[in-house]
Amino acid sequence: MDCKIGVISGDGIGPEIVTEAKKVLEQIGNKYGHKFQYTEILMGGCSIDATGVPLTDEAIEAAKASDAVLMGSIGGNTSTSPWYKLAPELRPEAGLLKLRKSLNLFANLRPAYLYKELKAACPLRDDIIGDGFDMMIMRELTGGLYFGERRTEEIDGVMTAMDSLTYNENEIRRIAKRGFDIAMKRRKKVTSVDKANVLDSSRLWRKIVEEVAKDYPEVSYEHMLVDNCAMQLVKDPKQFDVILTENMFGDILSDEASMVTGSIGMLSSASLNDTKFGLYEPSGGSAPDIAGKGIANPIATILSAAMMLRYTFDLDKEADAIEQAVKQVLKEGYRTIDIMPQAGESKEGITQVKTAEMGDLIAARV
Ligand SMILES: NC(=O)c1ccc[n+]([C@@H]2O[C@H](COP(=O)([O-])OP(=O)(O)OC[C@H]3O[C@@H](n4cnc5c(N)ncnc54)[C@H](O)[C@@H]3O)[C@@H](O)[C@H]2O)c1
Ligand SMILES: CC(C)[C@H](C(=O)O)[C@@H](O)C(=O)O
Ligand SMILES: [Mg+2]
Repeated sequence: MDCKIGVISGDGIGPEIVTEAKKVLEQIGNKYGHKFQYTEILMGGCSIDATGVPLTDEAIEAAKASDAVLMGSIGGNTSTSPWYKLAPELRPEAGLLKLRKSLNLFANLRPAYLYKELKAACPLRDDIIGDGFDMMIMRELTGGLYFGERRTEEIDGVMTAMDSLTYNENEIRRIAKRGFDIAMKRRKKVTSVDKANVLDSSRLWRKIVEEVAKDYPEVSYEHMLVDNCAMQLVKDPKQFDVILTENMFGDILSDEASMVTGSIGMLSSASLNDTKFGLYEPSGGSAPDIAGKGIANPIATILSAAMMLRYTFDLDKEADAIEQAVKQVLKEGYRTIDIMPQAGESKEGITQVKTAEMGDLIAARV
């Protein structure tokens, strides 16, 4: 198969982790007879430096002309980077939000899965971990606070900032349907997360989710308030199958869920619309604190490439091969620094490796 892939390497660790995902894809191409053609697309801080804006119209067109986009991460240190002295619409993150919106990528899938080999990297107690857990965070990605009206102004001599959170019923219905569809292929449970005890948008969310649920009698569903969900993710993550939630809550809960899988460096993601197109990226950021050191974990990006093969190209066998290779490497005891056993856990049979080595090891096992 010929696969046209746009590649956004981005900033910080972005280029380091994307290199490893391409290494693995290269092996898949050789082994299974596929041709991956890459078009580099500038986005984020590197685009600001080169063009003055975080995402040009040409970059959007290049993404649209691709079958899928594989991305690393964008952004810098939000306290010290000069990019954050720019107006909000010129900052690196504005590029990512514009891309998500332009391509209508409303459904963000973030699978949080604890590999049994990584139990020692999970900060939770053994009795909480049990046989591990496997959840899918289904995050709405093109609405809510991220895309609402916003302004900062002086009112009666007082600086005042406003961000607004809006959802309409159609936006809620389409993500809810995706959530229930995914649940049908999994353990048939949806936890819809909102703040309906306070927010109007959450009350509408709850009403629409209940309407959608009627079409999925086999799926059991519950509503959970977001503050409780944040707590339950640490208390008993096994209870979750699909977590269905709005944009901002999903951003926060997915980082939390990633840590119980050992590290944010393990959490892959797919951002999808109504077509086969997808944007595939790790859920974590550009990690300015470790960028350039060659120690970032490339697994989330490699697993995002596997999601790309599965969802955009229907190459299930090849996606399985990548996932199995990741499992195998972990079984053999190889770890980047972020997934090393927690203090007090045994390091017997464990070898710490750098980013490129981890990519080589996985590529050699697909
Ligand atoms: N999709 C994206 O491109 C994306 C996502 C999140 C944050 N960001 C941006 O990244 C920048 C830094 O944000 P932040 O520091 O809050 O979050 P971050 O996710 O970049 O880093 C948080 C912590 O996790 C670690 N980490 C992240 N990815 C890792 C990996 N693959 N391997 C090992 N450790 C990893 C970092 O070293 C850091 O200690 C900001 O500009 C932010 O806007 C971008
Ligand atoms: C970089 C930022 C805009 C982004 C988000 O908040 O969606 C990131 O944190 C993510 O989780 O993909
Ligand atoms: Mg985030």
